[in-house]
Amino acid sequence: MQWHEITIYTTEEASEAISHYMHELGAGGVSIEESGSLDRERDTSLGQWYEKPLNNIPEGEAEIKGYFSDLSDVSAIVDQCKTFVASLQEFELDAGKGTVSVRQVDEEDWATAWKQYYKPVRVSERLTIKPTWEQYEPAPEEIVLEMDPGMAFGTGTHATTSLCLRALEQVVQPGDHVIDVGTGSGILAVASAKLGAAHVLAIDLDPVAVSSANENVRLNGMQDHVTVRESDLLQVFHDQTEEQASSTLGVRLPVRVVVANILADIILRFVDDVHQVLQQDGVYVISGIIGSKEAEVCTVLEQKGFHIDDVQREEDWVVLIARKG
Ligand SMILES: C[S@@+](CC[C@H](N)C(=O)[O-])C[C@H]1O[C@@H](n2cnc3c(N)ncnc32)[C@H](O)[C@@H]1O
Repeated sequence: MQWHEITIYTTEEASEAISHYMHELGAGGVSIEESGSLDRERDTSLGQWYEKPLNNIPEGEAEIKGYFSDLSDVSAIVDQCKTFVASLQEFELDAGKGTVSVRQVDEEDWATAWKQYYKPVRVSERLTIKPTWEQYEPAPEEIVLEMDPGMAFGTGTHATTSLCLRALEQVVQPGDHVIDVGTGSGILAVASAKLGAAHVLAIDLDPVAVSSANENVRLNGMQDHVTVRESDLLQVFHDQTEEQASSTLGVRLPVRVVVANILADIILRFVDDVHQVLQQDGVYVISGIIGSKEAEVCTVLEQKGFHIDDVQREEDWVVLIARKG
């Protein structure tokens, strides 16, 4: 199979935002090459693993490649990328050269290349992500998430995912019913189930993510605790009674936890729906928010009846832990 490889030449500062955006546009995979990774101060307290890049990228710059199926409308995607790169100024992010180019590549060129960089990583007090092909001996209290993200977002190493995993470790209680909106590889759904949730509904718009999430649920033996559905946000609940939802989707409404790692603009579209499916005092874990959007998202959540209990930050990303008041 052939893929469109879209390359954006930018800065390290803007690389996370751009890679996240490419995932949102439906990239089957995104790679980021930066310079000077070894020289930079990195937090290794949780066993994070960093690789010296073999490239000639000058200090502070970065090359991001997104892979899109040959069925996608590549000229529309290139235009959207250009608009997004130009808009980064508004968020006070320097996009540097910001060039966008495209070429055709074979699947073998990239589909497995990233695997050499994906190693077991302890992301929180108890949660460790382990690629299925790696050997790893966990400590007795460790919870291991077996992952083969394939072409869906969610290896666990992206700041927005690890922020969510840490938040879920704080909030998920045994017996909870949980909804994971924008499940990607299913990593947050699997983590919630392994943290003791009675049932998790994992939702994604992208059929590739739905099949990847199903596969990861199976790899972790969580089939009785996680249901994966293709849906645009929470539309799957529209026209369903609570009884129907419980019998077809596995979760008992209203649920105690909703988690969503999606860009802020999408988060703002379904705050009312989340409020409706959450029980009183239920918790909404929201990630995918770039620093400059934090205030806007908090204001809307508070207007709609949520209290912000906690805010955690990593790199330029923010996770909010909100409570239905
Ligand atoms: C940033 S990824 C998060 C993946 C995973 N939950 C994680 O934390 O690593 C966002 C996911 O949201 C999905 N998504 C985007 N828009 C959506 C929508 N309108 N409805 C459902 N899922 C959506 C994308 O397909 C993608 O898998």
